[in-house]
Amino acid sequence: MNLLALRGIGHAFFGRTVLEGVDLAVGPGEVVSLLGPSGSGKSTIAHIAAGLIEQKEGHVTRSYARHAMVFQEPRLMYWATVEQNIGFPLRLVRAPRRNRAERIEAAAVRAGLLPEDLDKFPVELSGGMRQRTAIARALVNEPDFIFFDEPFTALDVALKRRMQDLVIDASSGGRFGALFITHDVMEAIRISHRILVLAPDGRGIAGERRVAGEPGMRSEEEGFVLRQEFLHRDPLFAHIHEIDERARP
Ligand SMILES: Nc1ncnc2c1ncn2[C@@H]1O[C@H](COP(=O)(O)OP(=O)(O)OP(=O)(O)O)[C@@H](O)[C@H]1O
Repeated sequence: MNLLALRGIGHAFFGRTVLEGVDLAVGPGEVVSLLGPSGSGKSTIAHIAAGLIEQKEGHVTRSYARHAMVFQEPRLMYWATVEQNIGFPLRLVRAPRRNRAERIEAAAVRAGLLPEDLDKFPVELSGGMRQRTAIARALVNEPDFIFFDEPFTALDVALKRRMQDLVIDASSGGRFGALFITHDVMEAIRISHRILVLAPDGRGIAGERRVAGEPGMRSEEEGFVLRQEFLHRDPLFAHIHEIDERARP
């Protein structure tokens, strides 16, 4: 059974159609990337799938127990410490107080934070540490599904790779299913089991490619070769341009 299934999703903003006939499914422990050019409707799909906005057409079936979201901006509470930010989902679900600190620390460690970072405020953190905090907050309640909406687009290349490795480690062993929105082909290849390519105008999923092997177990060379093949020889990727104009100075 799928953890998440979208059937015939259509949406419009102010009468302008942005999505039509979008079908996709994510199985347990599966990381699926959704690739598409800027403005093709990727974030709208993630928001509909997560229940943040209601679609105009189609059905969403969620069979997971708990989901979390990681956005491009970390969206931290600036008045609260790292510990309080990470622990926020536990407060929301009124998790038992006795082991909250332990769970927060475990999530922080999984996200590559140090125990001494827990008392800091977001203003004292680098961009990478803020995104680590957002990832720890997503992991703290042991979700079985995570939506990632271009979480690393704004980060520099080296940091982006470290963050991708974090997600690969955290998801290993099928700990959660995920829908990972990106416009970066290499990121999709590194992180996911399957890549869905959205049609340029959001009119459905143009096609999909399965990435052989497990994320984290593929060599750099395999990833590079696959990227070249996708971008230069595979017609499915003809409308994918990896440059995000928002990231340009
Ligand atoms: N709240 C909104 N109100 C009106 N139009 C919107 C709204 N959100 C998105 N849109 C429009 O819907 C279309 C799809 O936007 P969306 O953000 O889903 O695309 P995207 O593929 O995620 O783009 P990007 O990669 O640039 O984030 C765009 O034309 C956008 O301008």
